[in-house]
Formats: sequence, C-alpha cells, structure tokens
Amino acid sequence: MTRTLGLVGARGHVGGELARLLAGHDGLRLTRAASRQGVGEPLRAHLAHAPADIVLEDMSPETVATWPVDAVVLALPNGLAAAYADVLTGPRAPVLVDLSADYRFDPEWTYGLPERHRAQIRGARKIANPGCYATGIQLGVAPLLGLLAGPPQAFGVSGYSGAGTTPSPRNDPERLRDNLMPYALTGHLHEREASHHLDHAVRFVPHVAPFFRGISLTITLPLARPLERPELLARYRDVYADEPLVRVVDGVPEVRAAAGRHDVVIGGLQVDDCHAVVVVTLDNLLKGAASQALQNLNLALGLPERQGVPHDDPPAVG
Ligand SMILES: NC(=O)C1=CN([C@@H]2O[C@H](COP(=O)(O)OP(=O)(O)OC[C@H]3O[C@@H](n4cnc5c(N)ncnc54)[C@H](OP(=O)(O)O)[C@@H]3O)[C@@H](O)[C@H]2O)C=CC1
Ligand SMILES: CC(=O)N[C@@H](CCC(=O)OP(=O)(O)O)C(=O)O
Repeated sequence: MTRTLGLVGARGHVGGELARLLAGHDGLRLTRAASRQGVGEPLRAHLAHAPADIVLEDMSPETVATWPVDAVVLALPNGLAAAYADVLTGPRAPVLVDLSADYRFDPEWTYGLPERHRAQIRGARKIANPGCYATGIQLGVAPLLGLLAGPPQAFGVSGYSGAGTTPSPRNDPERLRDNLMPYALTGHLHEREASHHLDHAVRFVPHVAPFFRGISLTITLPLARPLERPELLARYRDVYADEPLVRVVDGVPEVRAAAGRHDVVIGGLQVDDCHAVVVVTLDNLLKGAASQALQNLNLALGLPERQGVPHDDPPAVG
C-alpha cells in the first residue's frame, strides 16, 4: 500500500529536494503541498519533478489539518511549527516531521538522527529532524565519546543554500564572491544541539562560502590517552560498519564531492598523541535535511529505511 505525504514549505530549498526524492519513492507519494506564495498554482510550475496533479494550497494549520495523509513534513523557517503541532494531534493524526529547530530539545518529540536513535524513530509520531551541521558534528564525534579529554572544536563551512531562500548576506552570491563569512562565533544553535544530543560539550564556529551546497567540518578532538592512527580508524570503521549512509574513508574528503550525495563522509582521521583531527563532509540539503527526513519518514511508517534514498554510489575519496 502506498503511503501519502503532505509537504508544507514546498517552494523552499529543502522542500524541493524532498519532493525530488519522493518522485523516486515507490512506497510514499507526495499528494498535498502548501507554501506561503504561489497558492492555486500547480506545484510543477515551481518544481519540475512534482506530480502533475498537485496544486499549492494555503499553508494555514487549519488547511493542513484537513489533509487525508499518512505524514506531514514541515519545511518552514524556525518558529512556525507549534501551530501545526497543536492541530495535528490525536490517534488519527499523521506522522509529523519538523525540519526546523523548534522541537530538537523537546523530550516529547523523537530526535531523528537514525544512526544514533533508530530504535526510537521506528513508529514515532513526532520527529524533529536534526540540523545540518549538527548531523555532521554528532556523527564525527560519537565514535570517540568516552575517550575525550575536553570539548571537541568543530570548524564548519557551509554552502549558502544552508541559509534558505529569504535574502540575507549569508545567501547573497555577490557578497560571498571570493569570500568566506564567519558568523555566530559563539552560541550557534547547532553547538547546543550537538552538545545536548551527544551529552558532551562541543564548540562550533560556522562559516558560509560561495558554493551552493555542501558542508565541510574539521573537528579537533582532545583525547584522554594517546592513540595510534590504526586504532582511530578502526573505531570509526567499527561504529559505522553497518551504516550505508556514513562512509569512513582513508583520505581527506572534500566538500565538492559531497554535493548531491546522500551520505556523510568521514575521513582525515589523523592523530598526534592525544590530539585527533577528523574531517566530515555532507550535503546540507540531503543528509543534512531531506534524505534524513526520508529515512525518518520510512522508519516511522514501517517502510525500509533507505527506500527512495540511493546509497550505493562509489566513495567520494579514498
Ligand atoms: N537549507 C538547509 O540546508 C537546511 C535547512 N533546514 C531547516 O529546514 C527548514 C526549511 O529550510 P529551507 O528549505 O532552507 O528554507 P527556505 O527559506 O528555502 O524555504 C522556506 C519555505 O517556507 C515558506 N515560508 C513560510 N513562511 C515563511 C516565512 N515567514 N519566511 C520565510 N519562508 C516562509 C517559504 O514559502 P514561499 O517560498 O512560498 O515564500 C518556503 O516554502 C528551516 O527550518 C531550516 O532551518 C534544516 C537543515 C538544512
Ligand atoms: C549557512 C547558514 O546560514 N546555515 C544555517 C543552517 C541551517 C540549518 O540547518 O539550521 P536550522 O537549525 O535552523 O534547521 C545556519 O547556520 O543557521
């Protein structure tokens, strides 16, 4: 039986990626869509791969509450999810996946990082999809939890699609041309999110660069005891051995190769006595958002986790 999905925020970067992935998913079909602008227009006028029969609806929670769907995805800016969560309740309510940061710290919601919380996501009804940098930081740090002598430091660089479509200096290609823009030098939300879900403090400084999509994180980890490289490599390979969407490589992954891929690539993996350095790349719009949302939807709806998320590409490097 094909399940059905409604998408709120369909004209955004992430909404568009999710609609594209759903076009290749046999078990889950996009049947309703809403956005702030373009109401009454065919979704296909905005997204070439959208089903021909979908017309953009107004995005009021009251409208969305009438949709006869198995799941609803909120791909809206932060701060808007509560109005939907309030009306999509009760035993017949659809599974709700929120891409914003609104419920990532709420114990009543399930935190949707499948490689760390798969058992809880299976059958969950309300799922908070992790932040893009926070996904890379957690997967990059987790294998060394228990061996850390202090907070890992993550230096992150994102493509400007990470800043969404609302115009700002962080998604202005002219401002970013030949440039690298540091921002949120302390207290970025993803620093708090990664620290909270790792149950270990991390430090994070984000930057935005002139490329469109992809994230590179260089993470420095202070260790409680000296480690040799083979042991470091073995730890990462062991933890992710059965995870098709996390690839551990020998070389240093580069962000250009991350664009369009569904997995996180972890490499570098150098160690000097008690000082390890790990490089993590991912596509912010895919494993950082839409592919991860699809993993979560599949798990919640009882479908194969990676249906619609191809994962047999050749390695990016190494
Ligand atoms: N971009 C990324 O790399 C990632 C994003 N996320 C999160 O996913 C969510 C969606 O992100 P993204 O697709 O980049 O966002 P966009 O800015 O590209 O899209 C936002 C969508 O929300 C709609 N919208 C409704 N109300 C508003 C409003 N008041 N202001 C702006 N847009 C509004 C827009 O409608 P319309 O176009 O019709 O105006 C559009 O469909 C956000 O919460 C973001 O933090 C999470 C991980 C990664
Ligand atoms: C380049 C850029 O601006 N990136 C965004 C990350 C987007 C994201 O994933 O943030 P949410 O937690 O809001 O979902 C930022 O740093 O806020």
